[in-house]
Amino acid sequence: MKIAVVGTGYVGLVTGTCLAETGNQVICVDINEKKVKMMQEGQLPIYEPGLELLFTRNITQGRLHFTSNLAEALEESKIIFLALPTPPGGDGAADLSYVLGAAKDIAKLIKEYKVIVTKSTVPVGTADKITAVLQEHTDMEFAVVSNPEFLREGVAVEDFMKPDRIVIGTDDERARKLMGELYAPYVRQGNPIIYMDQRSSELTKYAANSFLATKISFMNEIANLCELVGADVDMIRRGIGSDDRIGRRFLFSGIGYGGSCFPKDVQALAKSAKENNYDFKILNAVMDVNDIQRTILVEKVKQYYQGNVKGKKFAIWGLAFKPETDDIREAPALYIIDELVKAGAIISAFDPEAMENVKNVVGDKITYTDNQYDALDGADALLILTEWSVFRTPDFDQLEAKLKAKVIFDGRNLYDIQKMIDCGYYYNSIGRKVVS
Ligand SMILES: NC(=O)C1=CN([C@@H]2O[C@H](COP(=O)(O)OP(=O)(O)OC[C@H]3O[C@@H](n4cnc5c(N)ncnc54)[C@H](O)[C@@H]3O)[C@@H](O)[C@H]2O)C=CC1
Ligand SMILES: O=C(O)[C@H]1O[C@H](OP(=O)(O)OP(=O)(O)OC[C@H]2O[C@@H](n3ccc(=O)[nH]c3=O)[C@H](O)[C@@H]2O)[C@H](O)[C@@H](O)[C@@H]1O
Repeated sequence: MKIAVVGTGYVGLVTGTCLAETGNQVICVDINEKKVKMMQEGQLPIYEPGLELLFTRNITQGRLHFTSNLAEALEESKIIFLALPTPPGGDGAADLSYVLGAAKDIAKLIKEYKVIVTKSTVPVGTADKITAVLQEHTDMEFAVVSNPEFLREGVAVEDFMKPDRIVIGTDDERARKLMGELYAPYVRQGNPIIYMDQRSSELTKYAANSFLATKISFMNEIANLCELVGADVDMIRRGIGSDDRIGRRFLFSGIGYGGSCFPKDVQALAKSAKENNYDFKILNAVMDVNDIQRTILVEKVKQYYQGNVKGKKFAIWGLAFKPETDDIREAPALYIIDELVKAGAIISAFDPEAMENVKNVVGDKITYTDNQYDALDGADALLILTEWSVFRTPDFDQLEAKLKAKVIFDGRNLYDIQKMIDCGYYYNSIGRKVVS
């Protein structure tokens, strides 16, 4: 099938590449000409494990193409995916200007029946808005389909190629059939395509992200309570996660959820509820808890130094919002760095992939090192902010030799408490006993 993908961010690139992988002809279009040129030269603009191999293979085998010319992309494509940003507007609601702007541009160019698919996360009613824009600017037949994307950064290829489910929201029979054919190679036994109406499909995406964020905030509150009552959140996680009705995943307490989606989507759903005169109380609490959790490690640090961190030197391991990505959007590390720098601390940081992105935002307010151990030189303490696997089993001899004091604040609960006791560290993690 011939497919156009509009927008080549995370979602567009993964969608385009993975659809080419199953034999489709895919043309990706982006307004960022520099990025398009880079991709035309075979360079992948993001770090995503496993994507480069597929990206290069599909370009080489002539199934994956890039352009900045929308007309060229639409010419022969039956299905047009919109993988455009939907950032929070000033009031927290999703900003639909990219999606509706592209719909208008598309309407002016189409010359035959097209299926326009929203991959972007969009509020309930957006398919109707896209339909209205298209109707205003074209006489051609079209169908608008909601097909939310559930991939996670870091495992995006696996999530796309072997999805838990594929949600398709449409009441257009022709579009339903085409989408079913397109996704047939990705359907595994028991992991179905779920067809529904557009509105339910749009809301399914927000409900999924908000439910996961709720799980995280809930566990972060349990962790905070654990610290007060002398319980261990890791034990609670194991104790409740073994119940199938609760499930083992997304129960890790830490320094709050970040990334380009949970913060914006929880906010957008709360806003959307409010616009419909519904006060979604749980979501407000989920956001409040996350705001506090993001800087909980700063509070722990300040408490340890009796409120004065001026001139203290901290090593930071991990800047990305989670491991296996260079994405720093809404990363808790940025909030923590900001607070510590404001309080007069000196920071030396290392991340395996996200340093360039952080340099662009934080600049020379902190220093960056070539490896995790150089960041420790003369530091008063180590702060662990992202659970990259290289931080899980460090060389403890080097740690001890380079740190000025054996003090660790671990926002991701990476180390065994007993081991830290044996090594003589002051070790403060999340929802567990503080050892010294
Ligand atoms: N990042 C993620 O892991 C996931 C994101 N989503 C949703 O997918 C949507 C896209 O997210 P990302 O891929 O992260 O976005 P992004 O911000 O990384 O990339 C968007 C791309 O669209 C391009 N663009 C903007 N206007 C354009 C136009 N008129 N024509 C062509 N290209 C244009 C930009 O240059 C950029 O390359 C959002 O709604 C997001 O909520 C959904 C699931 C996962
Ligand atoms: O809509 C989206 O963009 C995507 O948002 C999330 O994916 P992603 O943001 O890539 O990352 P997650 O693995 O979900 O992690 C999000 C945040 O939650 C935190 N988290 C996750 C799990 C957990 O147990 N505890 C926890 O604090 C992570 O550290 C991270 O900051 C969802 O998991 C995807 O299904 C969805 O498609």
